[in-house]
Amino acid sequence: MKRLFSYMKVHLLESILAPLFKMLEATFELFVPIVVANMIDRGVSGKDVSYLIRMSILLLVLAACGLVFSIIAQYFSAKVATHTAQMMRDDLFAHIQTLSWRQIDGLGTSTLITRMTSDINTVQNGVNMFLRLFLRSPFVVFGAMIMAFTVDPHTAMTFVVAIPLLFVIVFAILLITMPLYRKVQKQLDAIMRSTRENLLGVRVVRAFNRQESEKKTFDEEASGLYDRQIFVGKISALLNPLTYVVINLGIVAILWLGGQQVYAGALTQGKIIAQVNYMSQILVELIKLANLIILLSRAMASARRVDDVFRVVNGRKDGTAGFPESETGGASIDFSHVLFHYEKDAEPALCDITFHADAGSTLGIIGGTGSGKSTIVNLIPRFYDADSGSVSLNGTDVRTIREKDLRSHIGVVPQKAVLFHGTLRENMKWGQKDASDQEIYEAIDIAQAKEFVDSKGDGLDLMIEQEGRNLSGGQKQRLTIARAVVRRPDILILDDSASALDFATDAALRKAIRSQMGKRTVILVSQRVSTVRSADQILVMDDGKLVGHGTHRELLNTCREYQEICESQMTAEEIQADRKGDD
Ligand SMILES: Nc1ncnc2c1ncn2[C@@H]1O[C@H](COP(=O)(O)OP(=O)(O)OP(=O)(O)O)[C@@H](O)[C@H]1O
Repeated sequence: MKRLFSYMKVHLLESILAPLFKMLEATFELFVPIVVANMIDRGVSGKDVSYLIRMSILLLVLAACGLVFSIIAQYFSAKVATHTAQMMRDDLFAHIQTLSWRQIDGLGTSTLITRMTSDINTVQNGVNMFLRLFLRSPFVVFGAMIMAFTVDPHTAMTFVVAIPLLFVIVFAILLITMPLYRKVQKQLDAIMRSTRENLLGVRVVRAFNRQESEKKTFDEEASGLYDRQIFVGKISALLNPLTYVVINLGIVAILWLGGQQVYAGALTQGKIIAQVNYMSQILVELIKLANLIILLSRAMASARRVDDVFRVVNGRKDGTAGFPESETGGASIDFSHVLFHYEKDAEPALCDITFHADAGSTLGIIGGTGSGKSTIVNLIPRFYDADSGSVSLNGTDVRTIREKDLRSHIGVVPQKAVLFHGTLRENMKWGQKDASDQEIYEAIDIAQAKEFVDSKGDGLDLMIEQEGRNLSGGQKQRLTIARAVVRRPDILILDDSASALDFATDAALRKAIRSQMGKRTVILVSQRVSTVRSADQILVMDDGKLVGHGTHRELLNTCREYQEICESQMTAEEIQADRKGDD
């Protein structure tokens, strides 16, 4: 909440003026029943037409003033609310960028999107309505009661009984419905999560003919939400009949008490009408107040959800050293007894990993699915930190190197090819901000993407749609490789990023990297023997453990797991030939 108020403080003046103008509007409303009473008592009873006309004009003036003040108040409150939401969204976005991969894994992408969008919208609505109503509604309720006393203290006693009774009804219903509304909000979250998952995976859903079962699951979730909303709606709906009963009983009491006084000549008919009008104003405001409280409770829950993300702080210290560049180019990599868990109580994803790769060498990493290959490479640019042991580049622990420097010397091509909406040139410049067109073309050439880029005819102005929808899987992969190559990094990591390429293109890519990129350390993560076989050193991973390392030939003769992988992908003759070394 503190954070919310600190945003609102930026518009302190507007935050004060909005409720004050709303109160001014209410003040004008409070005079209306008195004017109407006078119109009845003097204008109608005395048949004074000119008085009636003057009072009608006065009513119009009161309405116009009320309208002007209301518009001003709404302008201020909308300004504070929208700017508060904008600042909160900007800060939250910036904050999420600072979180570690582990923290983002823990929070989950769906919930971060919900918090950035629907939760902040709810906060915006809450701030808007709070500024407009938090002073106005109580002011009208108590103002109407005071005005009723000035009109006639005797009949006004009805208000003393009715108002507390109305408050009890409104707050009892709120007390019951507020926790239910919170549950509704949570259920809405779940529906949003499954909607997002389904829409993103719509092709997979169809490919596996899961439409019917997905529809059924969605139906169940949606009807659960429907039932809960209907239930809470029914309880909320009790608010109107109950408050109307109290108000109508109050009006009956006013008419009964007032009627006797009218007979006795102590009260006028106009004054009775004024009391009835005040009672109606109170009713309307109490209902507005109840709705405001519901909205505020939702807004507060949303603000807390946003705050929960702000409270996740990346305590990881950034290093202070620059990148330890080697004179020869590339960087040596050392893992020393590295242990790593994704979650505290889970099995380690990496267990006592120790190896050395020379600067400028090619390192292959092979192993079954889930064996820890990607995890190893993710520790090099510090996407994750080792729980124990160390990762060093050119002899310097990565934790001591400034993250920005570290990452600007490493080119990562992730397993999943991700491109962004924009031109090809813009996407390539993610690798190197100031890359020239020629440098970009060279990278595209190394990544074996030149042919298809040329065939599209737009050169570097080729428009790439959101997530690269207008490209094939293989084309996207080649462009993500080109994006990493543009940077001319010291370490180039290809994490299974040639999986959608045919064998010939995969081989041409590796050859081009070797011949055109100078001395760099290249890491090739793959499940294909053909991709890693010519590497200077191959690491064989099995269930988080390093079960073998050496060249293709050494491993064929020494590592059982590597032999099994080779046997599943090569003929016995090929294996035999490779063992002997006649490539
Ligand atoms: N973000 C994550 N949170 C929790 N566990 C994870 C996460 N990423 C990977 N794991 C687990 O860590 C282990 C190693 O995963 P990793 O991605 O390194 O395997 P891999 O060898 O690269 O597999 P593949 O070839 O299928 O990509 C697996 O058991 C996996 O389930």
